[in-house]
Amino acid sequence: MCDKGSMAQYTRVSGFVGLITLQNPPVNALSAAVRQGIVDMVERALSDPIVKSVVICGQNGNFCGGADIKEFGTNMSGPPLVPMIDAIEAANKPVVAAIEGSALGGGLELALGCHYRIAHSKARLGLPEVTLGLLPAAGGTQRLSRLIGVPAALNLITTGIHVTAAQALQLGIVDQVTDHNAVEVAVTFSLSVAGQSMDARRISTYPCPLPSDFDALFEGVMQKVRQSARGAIAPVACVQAVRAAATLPYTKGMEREQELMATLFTSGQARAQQYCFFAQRAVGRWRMPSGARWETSKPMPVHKAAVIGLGTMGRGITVALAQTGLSVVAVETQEKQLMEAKQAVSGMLERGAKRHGVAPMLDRISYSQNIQAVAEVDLVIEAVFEDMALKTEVFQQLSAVCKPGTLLCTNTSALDVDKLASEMPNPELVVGMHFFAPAHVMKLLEVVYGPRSSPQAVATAMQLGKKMGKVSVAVGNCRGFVGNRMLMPYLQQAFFLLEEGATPELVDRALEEFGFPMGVFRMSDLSGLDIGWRVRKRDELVEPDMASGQSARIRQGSRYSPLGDLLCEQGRFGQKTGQGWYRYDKPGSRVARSDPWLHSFLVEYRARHGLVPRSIDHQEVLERCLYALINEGFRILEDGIAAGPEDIDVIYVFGYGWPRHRGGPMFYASMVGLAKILERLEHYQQAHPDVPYLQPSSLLRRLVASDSPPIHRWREVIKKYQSQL
Ligand SMILES: CCCCCCCCCCCCCC(=O)CC(=O)SCCNC(=O)CCNC(=O)[C@H](O)C(C)(C)COP(=O)(O)OP(=O)(O)OC[C@H]1O[C@@H](n2cnc3c(N)ncnc32)[C@H](O)[C@@H]1OP(=O)(O)O
Ligand SMILES: NC(=O)C1=CN([C@@H]2O[C@H](COP(=O)(O)OP(=O)(O)OC[C@H]3O[C@@H](n4cnc5c(N)ncnc54)[C@H](O)[C@@H]3O)[C@@H](O)[C@H]2O)C=CC1
Repeated sequence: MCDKGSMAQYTRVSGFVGLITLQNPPVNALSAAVRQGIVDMVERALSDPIVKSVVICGQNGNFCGGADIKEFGTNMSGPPLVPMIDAIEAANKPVVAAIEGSALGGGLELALGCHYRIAHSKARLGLPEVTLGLLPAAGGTQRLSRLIGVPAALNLITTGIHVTAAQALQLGIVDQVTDHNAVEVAVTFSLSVAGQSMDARRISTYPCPLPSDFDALFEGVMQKVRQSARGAIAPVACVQAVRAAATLPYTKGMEREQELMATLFTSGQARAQQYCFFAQRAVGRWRMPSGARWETSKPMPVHKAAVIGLGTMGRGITVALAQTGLSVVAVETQEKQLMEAKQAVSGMLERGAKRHGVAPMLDRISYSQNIQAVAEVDLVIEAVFEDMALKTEVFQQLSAVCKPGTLLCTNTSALDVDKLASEMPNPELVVGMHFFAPAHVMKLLEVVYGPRSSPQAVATAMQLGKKMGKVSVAVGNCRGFVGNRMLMPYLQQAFFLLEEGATPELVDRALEEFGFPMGVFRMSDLSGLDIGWRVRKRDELVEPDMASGQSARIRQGSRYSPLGDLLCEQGRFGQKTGQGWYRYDKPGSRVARSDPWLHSFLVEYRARHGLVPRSIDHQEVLERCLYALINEGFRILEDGIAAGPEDIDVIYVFGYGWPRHRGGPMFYASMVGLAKILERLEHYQQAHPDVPYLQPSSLLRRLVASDSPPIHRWREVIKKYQSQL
């Protein structure tokens, strides 16, 4: 017996079991139609006298990915989740959830309403609502706390982590884990408990186990959560909801859960985080200005890869490749570096393997000092010093050594990928793979294509990035690509603010209160001030052109702050030297302390240049630094370097610590209002006419003139703008 009409299919199996299968590919999200289907089919199963038990499962080996996120922000119709799940829990016949694939969010809440949960060993479970700016408001906070206790529930709900079936069994979330067909196991099991009372299986009736140090626990967790949330409100609301589970009867706890959800549901933060969810997926559907795109570009198979240069980046890239399961040839010319790299890579692999309970992939890597060793690889990632002549030489050697068709990738952070390609016999095989430090940890990868890169090369790098667990974004070739290019005006404004009267502490505090994990000066100290110094030297910015008679703070016709250069001249390179914008107890230590020397230095510097310090507030710091960065983002869109605002936002959220609850710089701009951004840029540009980065971009003006369309419609305006150029 079978009903295939709705998005929840009903079948009678084994004679007496009503099997309800959610059908909403690809993840069986609980759309209005699915919820209606479940309500109807549960009612049908419970009222059928032949049916003794019920099993709920998902189509195509996937239980349920939760509420349909696309429905949020629309006029949500259809039966609500809470009464639907309550009705399942109240059923007088056993209802068993057969969990394959994922049971996430509303999917797990549905399972928690069932009397038993049987999971396949490969299943993953979790309540990731917090990552969408929400909380599990279909009883998740109330039932999970009762089922597994407050500390474990807090961990799952405030972080949104997914747990494996084995972990879920250990925590008590599922009753059984099987390597066999979970639906068949659940059907057999449901018959074995048919006819029994389900009273003891209704989680909402359980008392919430209270830890003895209840108040201290919540206080500690709340403090930790507030600190790591960096202004995000959902994690805090999650703690409050679990606290309600621990202190209130179920129905009152549910009311509190709903109340907290109501605040989150309509918040700008939830919109921002849900935008990030879809943006992260949208960047995988890349397209190049030539028209080449992801659907039509077939990646080349990559089984064996090489890394050239085993410094900071090369080591991390080697680890990330080995962890993906590839064979890696790691080449380093300096013997001492090679020895150190071997040790460092082994250490990283061993620590990673221990964390994940797997074997380290040490035997996947072979080391060499000779570039000839890469002859048989499918793809090479070069990570030698940031020097065009050296990179060109290495690429020429690679072209001579590698088998035909090998993809040649550079991890340069800012050099011209197309220029490098143009020196090669097969420029179509050259792309940038710009990893972020530490490369085995950071999620972002910029895949940089030039006009000569073949779509196949881009597809291969994008696919490899995905396999490595990276969020890969395809971007065009320009100075600094997307991320570092936008960083330049941000850094520049921060320097100017110091000249005008701010301190590193003030600027950093404003940015950290905004939600960055580190302000610009603490971040610079961490990365090393010498990196930017080297770039500025190469750009011939460091030496003032005295002969021109211009001020020492004007270089190449624009305002320039030599503050960073002056620090480097003193050997203050940041954490590594124990002094930078802050001081550190010793070289390499991480705690940044205010430095009286730096403050006196700023006072003297301003006096020397006739700069009268003024009081600068957080608002100005944010506007100057962030709007200048956003303005460059619009220029990047205008130039076609990024295909859309989502690409920029994903790069900033995953690579530069932009707070996810603010959605990325371009989303943030859309929330602030484009007219306001334009007005403030014009204001600052008038005050600082010698700063080209403050000149509002034409695209921004165009968007404002087009009544500031919502962000999902910017691409239309960009396309029109570009076609008129
Ligand atoms: C006025 C005030 C009113 C206040 C009261 C408000 C009451 C509201 C009641 C709502 C109560 C509900 C509470 C609740 O429990 C909420 C939720 O359940 S939120 C959803 C939680 N679930 C998730 O976060 C899971 C998200 N999905 C994933 O993590 C992954 O997709 C998954 C692991 C499931 C699969 O990964 P993978 O195989 O890698 O596939 P993709 O990620 O690429 O996804 C494929 C495709 O599917 C889309 N998609 C995935 N999940 C969902 C979803 N839940 N809803 C909609 N669409 C989803 C995804 O976007 C991909 O499609 P693209 O087109 O590529 O974007
Ligand atoms: N350090 C960072 O945070 C980031 C750096 N990058 C880029 O990655 C590249 C490497 O940077 P780092 O790892 O920081 O440099 P590094 O200075 O730590 O390491 C470079 C390594 O390359 C080796 N090397 C030099 N010439 C070689 C050759 N011909 N063959 C083999 N090995 C050779 C050196 O001995 C050294 O071990 C640069 O292009 C840099 O701009 C990109 C993203 C972030």
